Amino acid sequence: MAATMHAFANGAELARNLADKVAASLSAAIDARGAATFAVSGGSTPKLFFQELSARDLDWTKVTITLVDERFVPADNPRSNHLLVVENLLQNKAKAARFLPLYQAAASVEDAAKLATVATASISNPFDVAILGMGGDGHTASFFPGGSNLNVALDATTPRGIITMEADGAGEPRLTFTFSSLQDARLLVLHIEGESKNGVLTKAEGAGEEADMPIRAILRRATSSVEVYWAP
Ligand SMILES: O=C1O[C@H](COP(=O)(O)O)[C@@H](O)[C@H](O)[C@H]1O
Repeated sequence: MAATMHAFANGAELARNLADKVAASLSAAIDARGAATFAVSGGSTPKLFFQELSARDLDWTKVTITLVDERFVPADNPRSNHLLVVENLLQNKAKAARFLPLYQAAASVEDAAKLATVATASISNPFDVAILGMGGDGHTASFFPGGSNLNVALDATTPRGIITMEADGAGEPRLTFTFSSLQDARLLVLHIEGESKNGVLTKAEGAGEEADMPIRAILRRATSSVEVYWAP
């Protein structure tokens, strides 16, 4: 489905508008089904949006939050997406939400992926809201160019759940929801900031292999429309 661009003057304006949209979608899910599920990205981009959303008035006790991807590092590691969520989203009113981490203290990242798949099985079919980010290399979630499990991750027939990923650009081994888990979120957002990320998006929207810029899988094959939130 085609992507729709929502452009804002700056990051603060984007954070306010995206928080409005997500809060309304989570509230609508609670009204319709009694609960809401919400998958968020890590990295540097979502911080202000998380802070803004955490103060929104909705029944957070009925919201389950998880991550679209995570590094295989414990929750207190400064590089963990878990820590970013705890410090910025699970604050204020959103403290009442339930958080399901992807990291598991298992002997291997493969064991952690199996445990995380079981732990999140009931919430991703589909997610009410999924917020994706994008790296300068065109990765999204932990779908990295050259990733060890990239073909499996992007294959639409791979079941919903979490798999492992290792790649040169990824640092630690990763845990990531598969394409099939994310592509049909009722609200599917790509949140990017900066002129250079806009340039990466333009390139990704052009011709080329998905494996070179894995965000293309979402842009080309997601069954939900992709709402792009961007600010310079
Ligand atoms: O590795 C990651 O990076 C992407 C993008 O992060 P950013 O710092 O450029 O905003 C993020 O979406 C993903 O969740 C994270 O694990």
